[in-house]
Amino acid sequence: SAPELQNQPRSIAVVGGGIGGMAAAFYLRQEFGAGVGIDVFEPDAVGGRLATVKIGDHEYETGGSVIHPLNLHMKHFIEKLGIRPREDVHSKMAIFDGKELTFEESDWFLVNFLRMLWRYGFSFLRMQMWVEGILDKFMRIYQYQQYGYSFSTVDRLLHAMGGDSFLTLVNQTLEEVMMGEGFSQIFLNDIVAPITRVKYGQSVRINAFVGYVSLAGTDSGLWAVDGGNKRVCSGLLYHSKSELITARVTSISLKLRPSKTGTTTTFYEVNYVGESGSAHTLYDIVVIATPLHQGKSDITFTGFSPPIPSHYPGRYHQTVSTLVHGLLNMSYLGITEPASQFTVTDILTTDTRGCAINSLSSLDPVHIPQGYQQPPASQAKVWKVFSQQPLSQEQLRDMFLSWDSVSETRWLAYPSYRPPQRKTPPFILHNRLYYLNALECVASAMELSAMAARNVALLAHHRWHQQAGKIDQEDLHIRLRGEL
Ligand SMILES: Cc1cc2nc3c(=O)[nH]c(=O)nc-3n(C[C@H](O)[C@H](O)[C@H](O)COP(=O)(O)OP(=O)(O)OC[C@H]3O[C@@H](n4cnc5c(N)ncnc54)[C@H](O)[C@@H]3O)c2cc1C
Ligand SMILES: CC(C)=CCC/C(C)=C/CC/C(C)=C/CSC[C@H](N)C(=O)O
Repeated sequence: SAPELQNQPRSIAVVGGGIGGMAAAFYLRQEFGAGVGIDVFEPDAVGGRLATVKIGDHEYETGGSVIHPLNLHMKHFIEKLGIRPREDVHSKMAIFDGKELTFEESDWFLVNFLRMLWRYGFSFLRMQMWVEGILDKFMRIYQYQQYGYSFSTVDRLLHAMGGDSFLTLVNQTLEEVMMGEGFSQIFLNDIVAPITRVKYGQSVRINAFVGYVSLAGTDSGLWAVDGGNKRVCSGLLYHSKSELITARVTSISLKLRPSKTGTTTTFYEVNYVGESGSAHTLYDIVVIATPLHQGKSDITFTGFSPPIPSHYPGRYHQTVSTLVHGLLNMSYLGITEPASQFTVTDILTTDTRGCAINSLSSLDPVHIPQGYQQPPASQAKVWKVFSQQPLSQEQLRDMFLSWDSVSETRWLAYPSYRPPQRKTPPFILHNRLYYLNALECVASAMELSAMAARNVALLAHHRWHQQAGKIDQEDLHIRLRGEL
């Protein structure tokens, strides 16, 4: 029989074992039940861009590190998996212009408030209110997904959350939108640019939607997973009872097979290469959970009409994450006070020519041991430097008086966000072939991968069972008002 007429699909492939792929496995299991076989293909470490490195006796995050308190999917995962959030550690921010610190947060709320008021008027408060307003609309997606609604395109999903205003955010720069809201160029240069630089390694000319995500990423209450964020990925793999296939998918072909009833059935043949050579398997449904972009993955699609490209337009931005266990050179930051009194943990940078780094942060381990105390800057400790290019020995010598270990990870980290957004890639590549990372074209964050995973699992379910009423419904926020 045609697969659509069967009660359930027999087998599903998920390509990619990052948070998106593992969340997809979790939600696909939730939608399709225990009977379906789910295989997850991942050639490298489970976790993808969530990864840790070991320095001394401890592990440290080198990729995705912080989670927003209102990222409800990530919160739900750790509750379901019985994992705790990492213990909270003190953080304090400063801004560096390549020569000196132009702003240093105080331990006193009132002092920070008055300093900001003095320099920028009420811009700071207005920015927080602007971010909150967007967050209110962003949160609508949780209600839609709880009621089982899904969206066939990124534009429809964004529109359902925030109407035309969300589509405008994607197609204009953060600079344009904030200037339009009355924020000054000085405020953008001094405060907003350091935030977009630490979050996405890019300027205020990123799209305003990912700009908003950057600003939300400075809210209070950010958290991380005890033992490392990648634990969520291995936990979801286990919880979803999926099979991990340690292999790289090379191509996906459309196959037609005659069925007993005389009709033909379509399958997806997933071709892959693992340690024991190459092989292929047929699946009813396939979810691609890796960016289809140059340098990220190289999957060929054959037999599809219209053809599916291996790579969508647009490039990924390089962010190099360098973890140094060493002694900070205070004079690099233009600081004359004794290192023992320097308690800043996160140094953001302005968009100044000659400033080679995006940020410099004192890093705490993924698990905070009992009695742990952040070492002062006068002691050797772990620092994380984000830069677009790898750091030279000379740059390291400028920043550190001495070091005993350096660990460098070169990430093709997130898209280069340059609005206006070209047509966003589709969630639906073919009948039962889905593309989760389509959403990353507007913003990249763990929660967005999880959200896309749930959307794709719901889409796959509704399309299999021909439940069109749960796809692309308009005005959901009005129709569901008062439902929760
Ligand atoms: C330095 C850095 C800092 C960040 N900080 C934060 C943060 O603080 N908070 C936040 O929310 N987000 C952060 N992010 C973004 C966040 O990490 C990503 O949005 C998220 O992890 C993406 O998950 P994913 O599963 O969609 O993709 P990935 O994690 O990239 O997973 C895709 C997986 O697919 C695999 N793959 C590729 N090709 C194939 C193939 N052909 N066959 C099979 N498998 C394949 C890859 O090996 C990879 O494991 C950061 C990212 C970086 C790089
Ligand atoms: C999706 C929503 C509403 C919020 C996500 C907010 C968030 C946590 C954004 C961070 C995204 C990101 C790519 C951060 C990279 S740098 C993180 C850095 N290590 C830091 O600690 O600031």
